[in-house]
Amino acid sequence: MDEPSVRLSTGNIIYPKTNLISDDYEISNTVLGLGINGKVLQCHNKDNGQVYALKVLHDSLKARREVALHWRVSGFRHIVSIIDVYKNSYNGNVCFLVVMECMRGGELFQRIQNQQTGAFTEREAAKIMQEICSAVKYLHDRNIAHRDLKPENLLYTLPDQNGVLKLTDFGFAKEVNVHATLETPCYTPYYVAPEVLGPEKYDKSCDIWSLGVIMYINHGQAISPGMKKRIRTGQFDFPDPEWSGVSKDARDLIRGMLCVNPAKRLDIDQVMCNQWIAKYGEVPETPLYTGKMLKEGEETWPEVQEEMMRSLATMRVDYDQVHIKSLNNSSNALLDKRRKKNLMNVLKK
Ligand SMILES: Nc1ncnc2c1ncn2[C@@H]1O[C@H](COP(=O)(O)OP(=O)(O)OP(=O)(O)O)[C@@H](O)[C@H]1O
Repeated sequence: MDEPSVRLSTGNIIYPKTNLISDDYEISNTVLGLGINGKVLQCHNKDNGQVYALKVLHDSLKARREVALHWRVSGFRHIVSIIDVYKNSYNGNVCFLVVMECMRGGELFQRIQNQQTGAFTEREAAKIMQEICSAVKYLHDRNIAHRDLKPENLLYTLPDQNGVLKLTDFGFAKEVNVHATLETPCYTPYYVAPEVLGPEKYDKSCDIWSLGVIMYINHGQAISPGMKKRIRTGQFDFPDPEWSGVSKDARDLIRGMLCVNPAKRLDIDQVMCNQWIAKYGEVPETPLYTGKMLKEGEETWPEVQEEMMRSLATMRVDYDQVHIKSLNNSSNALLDKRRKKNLMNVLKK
């Protein structure tokens, strides 16, 4: 074990292993997935022969944050588990090698598209949403916003009915409690504008928007050409025939999650209390158009993914700017001092 090299502001410390990963794992050429940060490869544990997934990250503040936050939440049922973290150098370049459980069941929508037995129903959609929402609640309760919640980051452990849906990719996750002191009533001058919620709420509201889009797609809304525009403009409607049989509860929930104003958007506790989520087992078994829509929209699916990625990136920037603006607007000496201290903490992260 090394000196702690990954530290969270809350005091969590991660001790990556520093021996060579190849001492313990056989790394194969099988690529499980491609992302912006590189490949996710398959690997085998040399002791027990088990298959795992390996993500390689070049050392940076961002990479450290990703590893530390993912590690902290990795025990939860609906979050991909980290098994081991190594810190190895290759030609002088320090890398973090993150060994995760291997998600053999593939991505959420791929699975719905491939579903052979009967149509995908509203009750199944509700169960899936409950699982994803429980992962988000777990994060938000720990003051972590994921900020990159999209269908490609929702994977199943196994391809069969025993597969468990889990959230992964903490590349944009952010610990938001460092700003908490700014939000207490004594410092309300920071947040005089009613629409300014506090940065941590903005960051979390970005995840709720994602949940809304995923739920909307989950219900079989035709992907193209309208979906891209809807994502861009926030104008989600519920046209026939896809929505004619869908319950009002589902539609109301989607409206609450996709509310354009983040201050009015539902928070995760309100979502979890919603009867459609809390009592997902009682949701009507109305057949949905999802499988058909995903098959027909296969060619345009990459465009929808890209649009969602772009919107999330815009939201992350917007919310950071709201934070900076709200800080700049205040002119109290005591607040100035606190502001500097808090910004230092942010920069340290
Ligand atoms: N534990 C895993 N088991 C199997 N496949 C995985 C696993 N983790 C990731 N993948 C695959 O690799 C892809 C990329 O992984 P990940 O999203 O973590 O990387 P990234 O570089 O951060 O990607 P992004 O471009 O989405 O930011 C995933 O979409 C998925 O298909």
